[in-house]
Amino acid sequence: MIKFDAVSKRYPNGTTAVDELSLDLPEGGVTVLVGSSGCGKTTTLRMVNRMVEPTSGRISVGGRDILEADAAELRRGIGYVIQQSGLFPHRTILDNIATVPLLLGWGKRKARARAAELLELVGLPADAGKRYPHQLSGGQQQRVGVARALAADPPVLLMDEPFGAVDPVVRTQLQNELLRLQEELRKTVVFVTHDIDEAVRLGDRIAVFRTGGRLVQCAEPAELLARPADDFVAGFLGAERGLKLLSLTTLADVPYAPGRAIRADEPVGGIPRNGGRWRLVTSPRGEPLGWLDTDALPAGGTAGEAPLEDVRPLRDSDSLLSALNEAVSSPAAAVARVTEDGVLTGLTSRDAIHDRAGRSHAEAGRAEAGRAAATANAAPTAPVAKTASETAPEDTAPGAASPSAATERPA
Ligand SMILES: Nc1ncnc2c1ncn2[C@@H]1O[C@H](COP(=O)(O)OP(=O)(O)OP(=O)(O)O)[C@@H](O)[C@H]1O
Repeated sequence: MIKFDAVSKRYPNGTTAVDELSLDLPEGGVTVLVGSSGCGKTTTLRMVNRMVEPTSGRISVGGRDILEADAAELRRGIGYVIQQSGLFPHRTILDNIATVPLLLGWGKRKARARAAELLELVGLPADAGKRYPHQLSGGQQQRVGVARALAADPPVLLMDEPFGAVDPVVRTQLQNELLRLQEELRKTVVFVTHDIDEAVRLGDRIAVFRTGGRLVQCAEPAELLARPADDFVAGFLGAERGLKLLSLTTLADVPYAPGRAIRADEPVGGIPRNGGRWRLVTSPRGEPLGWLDTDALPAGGTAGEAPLEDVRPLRDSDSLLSALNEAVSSPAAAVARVTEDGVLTGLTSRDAIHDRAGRSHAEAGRAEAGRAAATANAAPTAPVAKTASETAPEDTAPGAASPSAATERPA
């Protein structure tokens, strides 16, 4: 754990970059520092590895006061990633990654073997190791920067706008990659960004700073979005706070009703007309293929040969925002739910999704009105419903997923 205890940094020119900061950063979690330009994020980050020395207060890493440690030794135990990757241009990628292990006296072979392992871990091909930094794209260089920071397996990783200079597509890839790595490595990460969406995506906790180096609020993303401490934080989170909240809420607790899907190899002549206009067609394995309009069936052939409207099946881990998006574009006004393997489990009506989304909004709205009565039980991710396998009637027709079943709530 990293602990800031009444830490301030004042520069000789009188600027207070960080003002009496007290903050605990949990071990194995990602804490994202956000705030307007010049509010002290980088200074805070750089105080952890003593690239900047605090004027007053105490910082400890793993219970040890960092001022008691040798600065060079401290830095070897803390990975550091910056925006422009900071790679040595005249060293190969492998040698760049091996920098810290070599400094630690690992020996060339062992250091290079570790570097090759990391190259794979960050998703780069083995032959990239022999290249030089300028022979890689910006996104690939950032991956190398992350690999280099991880080389000696430090428990702490400092990341200062590491994905700030790449395009949005690569940025999303790098974010996904970091989430995947973090799942495996569980480093204590301090991450600076200007991008609130990035903060919401990556952070286990988000610390919002304002000019003058003052911490305004530090909370989990959902709590921050639902209950911003003041107008400054609310303004910083932006007008789409409600949508961001939906992006954090998964479909896991939204019920679904089992539906009679039509297999792609069934002849259209045998399709009953009393099951609702839009029927979901699946592969023989049960994977949703598309929506079939029973008002416009072709004269012959199989369901799979008929024209189908697109379906984008959703898993429990998908967000309510994705579900809302799918629900508004689905001709059947329903979302197809699938297992991790992509096999249909059931349907959720547009109404059920609106209903769940509305509750997230209501929670955010309550916070906006500053109602202190909001309790932990009202958190948007709290489990709220049984699955429809417990609540829905048998044999609900696809396209007409029972709203009563799909919106049923436990007491
Ligand atoms: N060496 C320095 N001497 C004097 N003032 C400094 C120095 N380094 C930073 N500052 C000032 O301290 C304040 C905080 O700077 P810092 O770089 O920590 O902010 P930041 O939140 O990371 O900004 P940005 O988002 O623009 O990178 C700013 O007002 C900055 O001008």
